[in-house]
Amino acid sequence: MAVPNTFDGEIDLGIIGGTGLYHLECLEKLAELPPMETPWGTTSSPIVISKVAGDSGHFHVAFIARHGRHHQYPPSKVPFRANMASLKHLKCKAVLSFSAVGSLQEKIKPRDFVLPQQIIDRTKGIRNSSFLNDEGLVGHVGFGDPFSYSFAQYIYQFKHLLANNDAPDEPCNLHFDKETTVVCMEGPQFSTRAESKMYRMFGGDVINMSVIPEAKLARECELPYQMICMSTDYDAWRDEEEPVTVETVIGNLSNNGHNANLLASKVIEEMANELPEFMKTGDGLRGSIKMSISTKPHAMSKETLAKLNFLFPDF
Ligand SMILES: CSC[C@H]1O[C@H](OP(=O)(O)O)[C@H](O)[C@@H]1O
Ligand SMILES: Nc1ncnc2[nH]cnc12
Repeated sequence: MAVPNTFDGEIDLGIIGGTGLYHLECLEKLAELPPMETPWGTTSSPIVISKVAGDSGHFHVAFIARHGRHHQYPPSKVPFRANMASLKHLKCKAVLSFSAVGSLQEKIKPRDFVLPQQIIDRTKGIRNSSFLNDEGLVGHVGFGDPFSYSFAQYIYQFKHLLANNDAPDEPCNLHFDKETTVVCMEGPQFSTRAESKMYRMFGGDVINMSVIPEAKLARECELPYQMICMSTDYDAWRDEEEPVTVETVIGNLSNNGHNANLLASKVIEEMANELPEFMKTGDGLRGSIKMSISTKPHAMSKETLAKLNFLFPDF
């Protein structure tokens, strides 16, 4: 059905879908905004505004496909800044992100989900990973706890929903504790066996190619951010097994997509019933940007101020 290409209502939650998750079936489309042009480039996909199907409709979600609708953007070339800037510009109160990951731990089985709380950055410095790294605009945000613990707890209350698995005697689990760590590598090639073993020694639990810079940019936008990692494989550390291939990943995407829909629809329904505290208050991040920017406002160019105003209209 054709929908408008503009939307006047308030938007509550931003969702970024990853590999295999280009839309959420549990959502009813209200509008489709064309890819948004921002001071940091154009978003990777149109932005679909939706509500939960069958819901009364006052809670709105903006959905972006990280790699584009046709998976055109490799992990190193995703327009991460445009994607996050657009969600902030639309006044989302939090960002929920989905990612297909490899497991670095036996107990995290393919098709299990994980709510990481820590990140080890193994990207190679070739991604634009900041809004505050220009001559004329210098800022340093805290990143010690890169995810929103409140948001993760909120999602974790629905862990029982992940009952569905291709192997019925093995239910899917949702793993969550304060130490759970996602390693982010550059890619696009998968890791060698030696690297995979090293990441385990580092304390990594899962691995992907996209949480950096997404999490950093969310923090610079003062947005509570949580990634739901959906395990597809055991990476390359198990000597007796074949290292990960894209076929293995693809083999688990549909089951993971099903569970992502179950979880997302419940989270959104609950948020629509009552907005969680961390979305009302900003999870302790609101106003932090003013303290983080070192450059004196009177020394900022008009262009710099316009960029900042795109993200923070009250700056
Ligand atoms: C096709 S496997 C590697 C690919 O999958 C993950 O994508 P996303 O995080 O967008 O779900 C991983 O980060 C890699 O980009
Ligand atoms: N093993 C792996 N390494 C990096 N990214 C992944 N995404 C899914 N599986 C992955």
